[in-house]
Amino acid sequence: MVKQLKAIRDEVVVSMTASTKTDDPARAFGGRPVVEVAGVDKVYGNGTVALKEVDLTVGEGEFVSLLGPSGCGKSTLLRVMAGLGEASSGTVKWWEQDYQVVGGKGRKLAFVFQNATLMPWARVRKNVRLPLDLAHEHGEDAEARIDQALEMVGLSKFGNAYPRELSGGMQMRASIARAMVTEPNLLLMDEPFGALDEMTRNRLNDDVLRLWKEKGWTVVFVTHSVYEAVYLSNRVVVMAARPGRVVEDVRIDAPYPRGAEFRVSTEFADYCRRVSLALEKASAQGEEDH
Ligand SMILES: Nc1ncnc2c1ncn2[C@@H]1O[C@H](COP(=O)(O)OP(=O)(O)OP(=O)(O)O)[C@@H](O)[C@H]1O
Repeated sequence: MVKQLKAIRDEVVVSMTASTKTDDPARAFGGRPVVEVAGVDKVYGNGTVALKEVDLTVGEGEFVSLLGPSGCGKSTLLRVMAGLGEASSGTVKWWEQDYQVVGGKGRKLAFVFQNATLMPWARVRKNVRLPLDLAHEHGEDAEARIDQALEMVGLSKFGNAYPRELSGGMQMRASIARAMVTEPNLLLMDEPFGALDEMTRNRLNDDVLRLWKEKGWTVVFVTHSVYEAVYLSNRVVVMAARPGRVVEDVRIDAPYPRGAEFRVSTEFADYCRRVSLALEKASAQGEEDH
C-alpha cells in the first residue's frame, strides 16, 4: 500500500517548472527548449549503467517518442526528465533553468505511468482531485478544473464511479485527467497505453493528440510500438541498450491533425519502415556491445 501510494504520488504531479544549436531538431519544430538533457549518465546503485552520455532537447510544443529495445533506459530517461530520478552525471534543465527554480504558471510537469495507478478506494472524481488536494487548492476553481478535465477525457458521467467499475481504457483516461487538472505544460507519459487492446489504444492516441493540440502541451512519450510512435510524434528518438543511449532521432514531418487516413497512407508506412530499421539497428548494437 505504501508503495502504491508512492507511485500515485510520484505520478500525480511533479510541479515545477525545468543547447540551442540551429541544427537541433527541437529548434526546427519552432519552440524554445522545455527540457534539455546534456551528457547524462545514470548508474544505479547495483552498478547498472542505464544511461550513457545522453543528449536530448525537447522544444516547446513538440511530441517526442522514446523508442527502443527493452532495458535500453527509456523509463530511466523519462524519470530523469521528470526530476524523479537524479542523473549520475551531466545536466538537465527545464525551461532553461534548474529544477529547484522552476514551477508555477507556464512551467508545470505531469507524469502518467503505464498503469493508471488510481486509488482503488476512491471515486474517479476524488482520484482526479488528488493533485489539487496535495497543492491545497480547493473551491470553485478547483471543481471547475476537475469538471473540465473529466469532460475532456469523456468521463463526465463517471465521476462517482470507482476505478474497478471502469474499463482499462477509461482508467487510463482518468489517469490523464488527473495529470490535466494541474494544467501541465510538459507531459511525460511512460508507455501509457501498452496494456490496452489496439482499438482502445488507437482511440486514446487520437484523444491525446487532440488534447496536445488544444492544450499546447509538450509531450515526451515512451512506447514499444513503432506504429504508435510514428502516428503520434513529430520526432521519434531511438535508443540502444547496454548502455542506454540515443542512436537516432527521426523527424516525422507528416502534418497534423493526423487521423485514420494517415494510418493507412504510404507516407505512414514509409516512416514506420524507416523507424523499424533504426530500431533493428539499435537492437543489434545493444547485442554486439554486450
Ligand atoms: N531501480 C533500478 N535499480 C537497478 N537497475 C535498474 C533500476 N531501474 C532500472 N534498472 C535497469 O536499468 C536499465 C534500464 O531500465 P529502464 O526500465 O529504464 O529501461 P526501459 O527501456 O524503460 O525498459 P522496458 O522497455 O523494458 O520498460 C535496465 O537494465 C534495468 O534493469
